[in-house]
Amino acid sequence: MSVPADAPVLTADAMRAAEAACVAAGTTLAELMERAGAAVADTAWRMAAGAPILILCGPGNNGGDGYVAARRLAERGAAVRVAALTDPATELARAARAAWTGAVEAIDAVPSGAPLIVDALFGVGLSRPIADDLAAVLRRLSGRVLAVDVPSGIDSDGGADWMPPLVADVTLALGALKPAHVLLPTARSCGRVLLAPIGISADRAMRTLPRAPSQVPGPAMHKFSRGMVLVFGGPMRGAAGLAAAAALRAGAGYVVLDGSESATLLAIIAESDEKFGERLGDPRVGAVVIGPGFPAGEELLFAVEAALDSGKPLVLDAAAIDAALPRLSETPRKAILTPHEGEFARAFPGAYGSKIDRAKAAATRTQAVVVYKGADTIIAAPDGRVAAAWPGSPWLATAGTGDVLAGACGAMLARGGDAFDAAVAAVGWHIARAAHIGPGLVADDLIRD
Ligand SMILES: NC(=O)C1=CN([C@@H]2O[C@H](COP(=O)(O)OP(=O)(O)OC[C@H]3O[C@@H](n4cnc5c(N)ncnc54)[C@H](OP(=O)(O)O)[C@@H]3O)[C@@H](O)[C@H]2O)[C@@H](O)CC1
Ligand SMILES: Nc1ncnc2c1ncn2[C@@H]1O[C@H](COP(=O)(O)OP(=O)(O)O)[C@@H](O)[C@H]1O
Ligand SMILES: [K+]
Repeated sequence: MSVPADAPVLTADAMRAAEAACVAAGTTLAELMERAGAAVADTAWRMAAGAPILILCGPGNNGGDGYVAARRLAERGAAVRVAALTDPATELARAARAAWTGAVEAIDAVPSGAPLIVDALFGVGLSRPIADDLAAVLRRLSGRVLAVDVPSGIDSDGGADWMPPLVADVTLALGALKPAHVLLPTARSCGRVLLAPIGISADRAMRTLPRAPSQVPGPAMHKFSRGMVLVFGGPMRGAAGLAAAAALRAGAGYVVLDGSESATLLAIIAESDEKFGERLGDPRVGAVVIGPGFPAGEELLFAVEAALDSGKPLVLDAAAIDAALPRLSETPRKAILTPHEGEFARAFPGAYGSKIDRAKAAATRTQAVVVYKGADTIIAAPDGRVAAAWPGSPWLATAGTGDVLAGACGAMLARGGDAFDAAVAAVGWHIARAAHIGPGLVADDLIRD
């Protein structure tokens, strides 16, 4: 499973707006469908490698893309069969079907599938789960599957968790990716997601994670200009130690960990708790990390209050998120919150919609960047920017990796740039490091050489 890096992600409404803008600029809808169908034909041609192709067409424009692809594949000499659910319901799809000169079979009459099945039944226009009898017919088909735009049967906005009867090996997203390609549970049914741009100019406020750039320090850099991070740990020392070491590994030049024991690297400056207040006033400190290994209680509340009062850029994890919530939006500040599913539900009860909608609402409410963790991590900024990190690295599903991410966020934030860009860079660093280590990863490996 994979998605293209740094690719736009659009909801169905945003897709329609982009399509309308494209039409207003002079491209016809028929031309857009022709480009979409041509891209589907190219991908199907490569996947089939000469084997027969069965194209399943639905009533809307997703089906229209299927008819265009059928015509283009037949022109190239491919062995193509077309099966339709019903007659086309849109003018564009009717025209596309009229231009297909071959036979059109009924879907329930197609016996058992084909080496390559092109699923052009429903795209972003699906308004309800598909009927059980159609789902049963589709589940009986066998063959590799190329889904056009989205696997048919899923809510492309990712709000509903309807699962598609045909799981795709490859999904060719048209114009932009859709939320369902990057959110669980639907992302697991999309296989490898490819993007066919088709000439639509997509708003890039929501996008997949960019490739993590390598950050080579310039000659003028020194330990403080690379970023100084203060990690405030509670009673569970290992977690704060992981965060502090991760901050160094992620590029911070100087890391101070309060408490003298359990510094995981000799390069970490371990200091006594009493110096914490003094350190908060140190102008060189570019970010403060609180939460790893720090359960809720008086001590945490005190530390969070002091950190908020300092006006420093903050990374808040776990119980520190709840402790800071009442005051977060009170004054403008740079802050990154890193809740996992349980912490998010506790901090933002009643949030609704897709994981993207919920992350955006939390970012607006707190005026902070929210890194809503999981295999389908979403990063949302208060100004509406969103980055989707699917599929990440499954080896991160182990204790302590969240502490490492908090430390990495601290390092990126301490450089002084934008908090959203810092969070995106930290998540990218975390995943790239995990992917490099792979099977058997434990959190400690992420902070080792
Ligand atoms: N945007 C772009 O720039 C471009 C978009 N393009 C393509 O257009 C696609 C979107 O097309 P679309 O809007 O026509 O909707 P689509 O997904 O084909 O389905 C709607 C039809 O299905 C029906 N229907 C719905 N739910 C149903 C159900 N459960 N069970 C049964 N029927 C159901 C619904 O009817 P109704 O809800 O009225 O019953 C309607 O007839 C998009 O994904 C991409 O492939 C490209 O061609 C070029 C550029
Ligand atoms: N199945 C998974 N696939 C990819 N990443 C995952 C998966 N499960 C967890 N992660 C990532 O691993 C980290 C776990 O963080 P968290 O749950 O806070 O762990 P801890 O509190 O033990 O440090 C997060 O960055 C999360 O996005
Ligand atoms: K489809």
